[in-house]
This record gives sequence, C-alpha cells and structure tokens, in this order.
Amino acid sequence: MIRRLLHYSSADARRLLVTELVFIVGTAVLQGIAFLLLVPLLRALFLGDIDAARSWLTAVAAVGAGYVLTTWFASQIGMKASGAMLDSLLSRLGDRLVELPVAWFGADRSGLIAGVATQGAMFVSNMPYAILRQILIGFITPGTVLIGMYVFDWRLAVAMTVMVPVLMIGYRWLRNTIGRGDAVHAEAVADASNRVIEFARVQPALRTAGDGSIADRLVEDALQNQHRAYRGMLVTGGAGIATFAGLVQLSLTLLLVVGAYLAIGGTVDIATLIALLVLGARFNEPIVAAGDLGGGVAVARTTLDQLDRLAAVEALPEPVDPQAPAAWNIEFDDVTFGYGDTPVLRNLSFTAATGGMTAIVGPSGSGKTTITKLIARFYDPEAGTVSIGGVPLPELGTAVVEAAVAPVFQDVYLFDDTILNNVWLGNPELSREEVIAAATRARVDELADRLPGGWDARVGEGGSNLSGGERQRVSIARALLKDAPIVLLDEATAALDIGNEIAIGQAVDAIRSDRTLIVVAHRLQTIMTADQIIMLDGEGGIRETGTHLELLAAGGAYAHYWTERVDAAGWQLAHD
Ligand SMILES: Nc1ncnc2c1ncn2[C@@H]1O[C@H](COP(=O)(O)OP(=O)(O)OP(=O)(O)O)[C@@H](O)[C@H]1O
Repeated sequence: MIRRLLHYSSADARRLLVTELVFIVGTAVLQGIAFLLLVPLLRALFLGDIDAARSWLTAVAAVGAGYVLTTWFASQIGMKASGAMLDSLLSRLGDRLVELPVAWFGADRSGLIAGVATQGAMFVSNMPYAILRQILIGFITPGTVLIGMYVFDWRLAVAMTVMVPVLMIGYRWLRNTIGRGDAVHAEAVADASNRVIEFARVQPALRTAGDGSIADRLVEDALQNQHRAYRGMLVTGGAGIATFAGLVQLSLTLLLVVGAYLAIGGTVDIATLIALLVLGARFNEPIVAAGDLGGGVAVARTTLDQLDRLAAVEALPEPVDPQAPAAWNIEFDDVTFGYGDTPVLRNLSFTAATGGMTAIVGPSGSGKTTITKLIARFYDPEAGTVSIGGVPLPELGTAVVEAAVAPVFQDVYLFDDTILNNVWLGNPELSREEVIAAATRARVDELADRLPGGWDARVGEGGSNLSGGERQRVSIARALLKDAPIVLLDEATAALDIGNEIAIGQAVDAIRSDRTLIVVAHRLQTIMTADQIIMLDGEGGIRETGTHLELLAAGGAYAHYWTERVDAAGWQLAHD
C-alpha cells in the first residue's frame, strides 16, 4: 500500500510521506518501549519498592514525552502529506483524463470519474494522516513489545509469537473481505451515479413518458443494487472486524492460560505475571485499532485499483516528431472501422478537397457521424488510413488534428454561463468585440437580441434555455472563432423552424469560406449547394459520389432520395 501511495505521489507528497513514515516508526517504537517499561514499574509497585518505582516512572515519563513529541510531528507532517497527496492524485487524474482518447468518455464513465475524483481521492489522501499511522503503529508497537517480552519471559513471548501468524492471516483476510465488498460497492455507486445523472438530464422526456418508464426502472434498479452492495459490505465487513477482534482476544486468552500455568508451577512470581499480562493487553490494543482501520485501507485500495485501470487504458499512438500538414484536403483510403465486431464502414475511400464542402448523406446508422469522428481522431480505423494534407492522422498526432479540426456536433454542450462566454471558448485570446463579430456572423446575435441580458444572458445547464438549432449556432460561432482550417458539421436532424433554418444556413455560409467543410447534411439547402455529395449505401460503403446536379442527372439512388426529401418537405410546408 505504501509503495502504491508513493507511486501516485508528487515529489512533494513523497518527501512528506517518507518523513512522516520515519516519525511514525519512531512513535511506534517509543510507544512499545513505554509499554515495556510498565513491567518493571508495575513490578516495583507490587513489591512496594518505591525507589525503584520512582526511577522507572521517570524513565516511562521520559519515553512518554518523546512519544508525545514524535506523535505531534507525525500528525503535523501527516496532515501536510494528506493535503499534498490529494493535490497529486487530482492532478494525476486530470493529466490522465486529458490523455485518454475522446472515445473512452461515454455517459457510463461520469460516475466512475466522479467517484474517483471525490470520495475515492479523499479516502486515499486520508491514508497518510488518519489510517497509515494507526496501522503502522498497530504492527510496530506490538513488534517492539514482543522483542522486549523475550527479555522478560521467553515462554510468554513464545505464546505471543505463536499468535502472530494467526493474527496476520486474520488481518489479511479481513482486508480482502472488505476490499471485495468495497469493489462491488464502488461499481454499484458508479452505476447509480450514472443513472441518476442521466435521470436528471432527461427529465423533460421522462415527464411525458409518465411513471414506470425505463429510466425510472433503471434508476430504481441501480439504487437498489447500490443499497444491496452497501448492505453486503457492512455485513461482511462487520463480520470480518468481529472475527479479527475474536482472534485478538484469543491471543490474550492464550497468554493468560500460559501465564496461569507458569504461576501455578511457581516459575514466575505473581507481581511479574500481572505486569506481563498488562503488557499483553497493551500488545493487543494497537492491533485491534489497526484491524478496525483495515477496512479503510481496503476502500483506498479500490480507488487505487481504479486509478491503475485508468492508467492502463491505451491511448492512441502519438508520433515522436509530429508532422504539419501542407494542405487541408481529407482522404479516406480503404478505411474499415466498427465499434464492435461488425464494421460500420467497409473499405471506404473518398477525398474531400481543400476549401470545399462535402455533404455526407445516407440512411440512418450508415456511418455518417462515424466518418466525422474518424476525421477528428476520436478513433483510429481498424484498417486503411485517414489523412489530412496527405499525412495519415497517427503521423500528425492528436494535438495537430485537434488544432486543425473544429467539430460542430449535434449534441452541442453549452456551459451554464453567458451566451458570449460560451462562444468565447472557441478562442479565449480574442477581444469581446471580435467574439461578438464572429457570433454575429453565425447569427447568434438574434439570440442576444431576444434574451433578456443580451450577450450576457445565461444559457442554463447544458444550454437548456436554447433550442437545438440555437445551440448549434453557438457551436458554429465557436468554430468560426477557432478559425480551424477544417470544420466538421453534424447538422441537427430535428426539423428546424424557419427562423433557425435561415440562420443556420447563413452560419454555414459564413463558415464554409476558405475552409474544408464536411457536413453530415440534413438540410436540403446544404446538400444542394455542396461541392461534392457522398451518399452512403447503409452497408459500410459509398453508393454514389458527385455534385447535386450530376447525381440528379444520373437518376440513381440519390435522385430518388432527393425527390422523396423534397416531397416530404413540401408536405410539411403544406401542413404548417
Ligand atoms: N459509440 C458507439 N458505440 C457503439 N456503436 C455505435 C457508437 N456510435 C455509433 N454506433 C453505431 O454505429 C452505426 C453508425 O452510427 P453513426 O452515428 O455513424 O450513423 P449515422 O449515419 O450518423 O446515423 P444517423 O443519421 O441516425 O445519425 C450505428 O449502427 C450506431 O448504432
């Protein structure tokens, strides 16, 4: 455990932890010596030898003073070590999270991350101050007492020694039992957190679904599961602690029996025996305290295991010497990719020219969004290459790709802040005026005019005060500000009102100049004006490629798709 704590410590936390350990060892040895000095002291008192008792009392007082001093230092340094440990755990976690591939983050990860970053990190960082000290003292003090016991009476010392492996096995078993229970509990807590977060997010949809919806059931099941896991942990943990305390009592009983036997045999005088039995009781005290805290170690271990698993998640390969692309054309060369066993894209090849707009259309689930995710390098393909400017993405590296690409996805997340600050995120270097100018080009000015507070109106959690189309306009404004040479736009599938439809059209026009734009296109206007349309076939490949006019003239699948869409739009307009 100490090795693992040191592994996750910053240099500062490591220095404090090692210093604290030195003081803890000093504390424990001094405590052991103080206990040992009780034997001659008590013996002298029983025998009425007041002078000797006074001398031993002075010795106990001197060792006690040393003990108090080292304890004070150990606790002060321990407190600082705990603080430094918390800092280093959180910064290690933060560093790791930004390294992980974007694809790793799904809704089911929020509970895990929240659990590790809050309760888990607190538990681990509490180790140096609150737990480690007691546990080390629980082993080192009895160890010192045991060595001293051999000096006083080897037979009682042997009786104590016999119990050491039994107590060690008991302690291990206790720790493992609580550890197993806690691992199950931590998983259940993470799952319940995910469900509750999801439940809170989708409230509007749930209100219309009424009681007993799937989400209600999932939350209820997850909470019940957590409750069961917690109860299981308490029951097994409680049983473990009680069993361990029983073993400790057994060792004391053994000492009593051996002591009584020796006293009856006359090989040890009563005064010495009583003093040694008092010592035996003291021998057990720190062990019981350590046993009680064994659960704490197990819980901290669960968090360290989770951190180990996070450390083991494979990041995408990064180049030693990242290249810079000379152009911004995008090329898919024989790309095959899937999320599971079945490929979503099969041997897919196409080129999107620098500065042009490519519209991707096709049936639902045909892989349109997946193509944009591969360009943003959320994933690497299983086979084939995706390149920008002729350089495969793994040779550019994630940082270069992230700088070159501005994604505008459908599920735009806005922070619970002002409209302007949400756009500003795209490029924090720019002035307020420059941000407003870019936001105006993406037609966000209409929102600022409408909402009380203007540019400083708050958008609510996740942008809940805005419609889907409005959120997407804010996201387009961010992309405009970022001024990346490639923009990926996943157009909102939801039908837009006429105001949003026109505004999004103007925002897309603003963004397309001088940029390579890949659009998962749903608006007829976007599709019609694209430089190239790629129509996916729904089986992982491309059915047709060309301009709107070329494909219409070909009279194939696209022409059919277009006629249907136009008819549907006409039907919709006729009924509005
Ligand atoms: N993270 C994921 N994990 C597992 N499967 C996924 C994931 N994302 C997408 N898929 C699956 O991959 C397939 C293609 O999804 P994709 O979102 O690329 O399709 P799409 O053409 O954009 O669909 P739509 O038009 O409905 O948005 C779908 O079957 C989808 O269920």
